[in-house]
Amino acid sequence: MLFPNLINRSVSFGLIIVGALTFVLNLLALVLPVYMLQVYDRVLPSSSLPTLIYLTLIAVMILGVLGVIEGIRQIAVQRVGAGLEVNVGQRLLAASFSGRSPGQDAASLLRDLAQARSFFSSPVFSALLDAPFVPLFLFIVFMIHSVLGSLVLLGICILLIVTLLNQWSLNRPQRQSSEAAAVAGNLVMAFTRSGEAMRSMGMSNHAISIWGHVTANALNAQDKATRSNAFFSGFSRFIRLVVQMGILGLGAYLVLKQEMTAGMIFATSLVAARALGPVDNLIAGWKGLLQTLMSLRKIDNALHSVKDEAEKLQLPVPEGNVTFEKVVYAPAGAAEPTIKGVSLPVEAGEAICIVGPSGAGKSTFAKLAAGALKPSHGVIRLDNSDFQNWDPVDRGRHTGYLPQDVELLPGTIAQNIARLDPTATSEEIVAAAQLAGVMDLVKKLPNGFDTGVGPGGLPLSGGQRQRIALARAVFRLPRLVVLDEPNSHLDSEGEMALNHTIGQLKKAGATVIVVSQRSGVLQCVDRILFMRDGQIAASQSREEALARLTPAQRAGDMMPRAATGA
Ligand SMILES: Nc1ncnc2c1ncn2[C@@H]1O[C@H](COP(=O)(O)OP(=O)(O)OP(=O)(O)O)[C@@H](O)[C@H]1O
Repeated sequence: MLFPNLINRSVSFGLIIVGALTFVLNLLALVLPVYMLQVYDRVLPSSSLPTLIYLTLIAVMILGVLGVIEGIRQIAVQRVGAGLEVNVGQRLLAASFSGRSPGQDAASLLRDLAQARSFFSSPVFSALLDAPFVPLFLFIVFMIHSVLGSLVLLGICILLIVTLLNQWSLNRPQRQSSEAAAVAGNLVMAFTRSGEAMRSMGMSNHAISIWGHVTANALNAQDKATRSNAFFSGFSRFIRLVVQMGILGLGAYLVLKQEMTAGMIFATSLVAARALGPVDNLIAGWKGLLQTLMSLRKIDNALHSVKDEAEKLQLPVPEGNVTFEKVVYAPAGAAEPTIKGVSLPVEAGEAICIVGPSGAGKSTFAKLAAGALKPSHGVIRLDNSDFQNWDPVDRGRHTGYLPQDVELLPGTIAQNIARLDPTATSEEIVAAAQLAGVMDLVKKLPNGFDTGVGPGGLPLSGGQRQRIALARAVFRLPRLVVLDEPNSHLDSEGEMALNHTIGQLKKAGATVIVVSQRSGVLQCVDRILFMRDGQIAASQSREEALARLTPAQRAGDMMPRAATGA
């Protein structure tokens, strides 16, 4: 099936209704040619006024029904589009959060979805719906006269060749334009994030000119596509009009030869218009159609990944043993892996600290341990089950993760600590805040737990955000807690609170994996692993590592010597 991950049961049902209405509409559209035939070939020769009145009344009634059905079809199409946008939009967000649609950020996929939905109400979509009825109208023209049928068939063949040429000429500029537009979108996001740094260092003009250059490239390619589409669309309209005129001329000739009646000329002209119209409209909207198909393909691929995840079993609450087995991770498009065959058991209730130089792969290791990234090769197990066999929501309940760059979500402090779960109780939220040692911090905020944070909320300092995110990581006491540089923004009070939290987590039997360069955290872990170039280069007990620290290292950042034994 085309786009199997997009079309769910309710969309299929909606499309079937739309298809059925289109069928009825196309049949009712025959009323005009039949009316013409009757008026010219029956009413005029017989000069019967009552027949004309009856025929007109019946035709008007049928046209009224046609108008109503057309309206119902439009509403049905809108509903299918809206249903698709909401349903697929939610699944797209799920795909994006699952991290299984690399290179596709949710915002750009949602933009694609909105564009695809607007396509549903375009004339091109109506033309697509009408296209299957083209053979029916062609058959009717053939039934009226084979010469006229052949003319219409020739017209359709020429239009189809024009369609293929149009597609061929659009492919390249369309692809270039969408690639350049994606680059421009990413630039805007990156520049917006770095707005303060750019302002302070006077980089704005350069950034604006880079964006302008990329956007101009996108628009140039778009312009090329539009010009080519306009040319072929004009040519197809010309062919259509020539065929319609040809029908009138050829029809007149056939009437003179007494092979047809005058009514048949007009009836044929109307039926031929229904046969040629959809093809013509499709060519005019071909660019939009291709764009929509590209968007739908992207969305369908992104949804494919969530489908896999939806069928996972719920597993019992884990003890918290984490095992890396020959884990390799290569970011999409990277020349070499950032994690190169790491094998490591971490027992339930154990706390380990990962240290190593910048770029060694520590954060990547932490993301893999937290289930935020999926290994390219090898297996990571929680107890005995491969991470991939866990239902992601279920595994998330047993996992706490504090990322290196903390962003709080739009909402209150309480909502952030409770991981946006509306069923979280105040007791659970307060317990997490106490465990993370942030009660005092929260009390000092203008509205305590109800203070709005995240984009548009109260701007918190880096250290405050990090501590609130620690409370979120330990919410409901997960079995596995992964902390990536949790003390990078903390003062000594914050560091003491962090060490207390790690101690409490260990006491509760949780497994703790900490990435840190600061020696303060060593006091409360069992093992220190030194990571270099994507591999575990050395492992030491806490006592060994502490014994090797110089007084200066004890006071601040650890040097590699502490852990490597160099
Ligand atoms: N998405 C990505 N695409 C390509 N390379 C990546 C990606 N993410 C990370 N890397 C590369 O992987 C390597 C390890 O990065 P990682 O962030 O894990 O290092 P780190 O040890 O945590 O460094 P730091 O201490 O500076 O945070 C780096 O060389 C980085 O450039």
